[in-house]
Parts: sequence; C-alpha cells; structure tokens
Amino acid sequence: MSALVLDGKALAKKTEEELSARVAILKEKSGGQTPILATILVGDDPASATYVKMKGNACRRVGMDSLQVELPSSTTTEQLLAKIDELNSNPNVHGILLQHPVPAQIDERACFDAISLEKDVDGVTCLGFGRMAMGEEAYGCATPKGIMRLLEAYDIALEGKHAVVVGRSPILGKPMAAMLLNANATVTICHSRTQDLAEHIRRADIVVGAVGKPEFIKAEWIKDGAVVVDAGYHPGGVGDIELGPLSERAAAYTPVPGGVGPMTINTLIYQSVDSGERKIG
Ligand SMILES: Nc1nc2c(c(=O)[nH]1)N[C@@H](CN(C=O)c1ccc(C(=O)N[C@@H](CCC(=O)O)C(=O)O)cc1)CN2
Repeated sequence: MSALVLDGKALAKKTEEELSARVAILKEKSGGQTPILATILVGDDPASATYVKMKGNACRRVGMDSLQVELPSSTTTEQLLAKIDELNSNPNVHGILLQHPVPAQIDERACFDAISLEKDVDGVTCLGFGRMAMGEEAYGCATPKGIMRLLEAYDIALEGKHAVVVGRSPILGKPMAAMLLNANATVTICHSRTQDLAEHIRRADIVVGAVGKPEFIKAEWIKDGAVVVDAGYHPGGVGDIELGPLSERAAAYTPVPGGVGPMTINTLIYQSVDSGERKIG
C-alpha cells in the first residue's frame, strides 16, 4: 500500500486562486487598495534572503503589495524596534514579517513581541501564542498553522490520536504542540533532553519532525500507518525525517520539498489577506 501524499504545493496553489479573488474584491470595493505585507530582512543570510523573496513573490501572485525592508547585519535591537514601531504605525501596512534568524546581537524575542497583535500575521508574538494556546482569536504561527491547514484539507483525523512533536522552538515545535492539543490530540513534545526518543516515536499516530537536523528521525522508529509531517528542509532536498521506506508504510506523509514549506508561505499570505480585509474591507 502506498501512502497518501500531503501535497502542500498543490494546496498552496489552489488557495492562492481563492486569495487572488478575495484581493480583487477588496481592491474593487476600496478603489484600488490592496493588503500590504511588510517584510524585514536583517543581514545577509542567503537562505533568509531567498525565503523573503519567495514571500514577496507570493504576495505578487495574489495581487497584494509588499514593502520590503532590508537592514544591515550591524543593526541594533533599538534600530530594529524603531523600524517595527514605524511599521506598526503605518496604516497602509496590514502585516509584518520579521525573518528569523536575526543577527546574534539583536534581541529577537523583544523584536517579535514589538509587532502589534493585529499585524502579527506570521504568528510570532508571545501575546498571539498565548491567545492561540487558550483558544482565543489570533493569527497562528505560519509553519504550524500551515501544517494544520494541510492536515485539515486532507481530512486527517486528530481527535484522540497520539501526536509526537520532535522539537520545541518558539515558532515551530511549541505552537505546533498547542495547535494539536487544541484539536484534541494527545500530544508529546520531544526535545534534545528527551530520553528514549525512538520509543516515544514508535507510539505515535502522528509524527511532526521539527528539529532542524537532516534525517535525524529514522524511518524505522515510525510505526506502520502513522501520519508523517516533516517541517525540515535541508540542502539536497531532505527533511528532518528519513522518508525513504515510509512512502510505503505510512498512512500519509508530507514530501520534501513541496509539503510543509509552501504551506508556511501560503499561511503568511492567507493571514495577511485576512488582516487587510479587516482594515480595508
Ligand atoms: N519569521 C519567520 N522566519 C522563519 C520562518 C517563518 O515561518 N517565519 N520559517 C523558516 C523558513 N521559511 C520561511 O521563512 C521557509 C522555509 C522553506 C520554505 C519552502 O517553501 N521550502 C521549499 C523548498 C525550498 C525551495 O524551493 O527553494 C519546500 O519545502 O518545498 C518556505 C519558507 C525560517 N524562518
């Protein structure tokens, strides 16, 4: 039996068609206004520059504008906070994306938290996280929210299932666990100090790889019929999970590339359109 492929690229493309229509309606109603996403790139990390460019391209594809801010590697926390303040106060900006990671001298958490809640379309603020975790209205963190949207689109049952999230980062593992819990899954979070990782994974109905290490999670640890979600992307086109034999044994899996990555960007755009509609529409 071969597994169901959770095709994030196809879902993102389909959703972009719906978003384009929504942006067009907004434009018509408002006499030409579109949602605007401000992207902030600090420093010269080539991967980050690529991701920010991909986000700008996705804005264009749905008819939205983006305001691209690029700051040098020497930027201080105070300078970045001042820029975020300026974007918070700009009524034409509906969403703010601060690309992670920022250079080491910057207090990234303070900068994320300076983004106003209604413009936090990437879901990175503590306030947004807390509200989401409590089941209150807030934009979800882009990657885990994208994963939830993908699982929902493919009718993957979560209620009562045992989900194991490997990784506890602020913008991936932690919000992922909270979202799965809100969907009534029984959630285990594993991390660098977890003992018997393989044993936890063997019991999982759903495995989410969010460790950031190539093929760290071995195929043999995953039980037959599990749903496998890989949030990693590494050179050579591999993720955090050794996929090979799983494409036969799993119930469903996200390919790398073409699974979670496109849903991350799509969710950012989806939430930016929502924010634009609330302000303009
Ligand atoms: N502020 C944020 N920073 C970062 C986030 C984030 O969600 N918010 N996530 C990651 C990187 N990231 C987006 O920023 C990202 C990574 C990979 C992809 C993607 O689509 N990958 C493709 C393959 C790459 C390619 O085609 O070149 C795939 O998986 O199919 C999208 C977004 C860290 N920083």
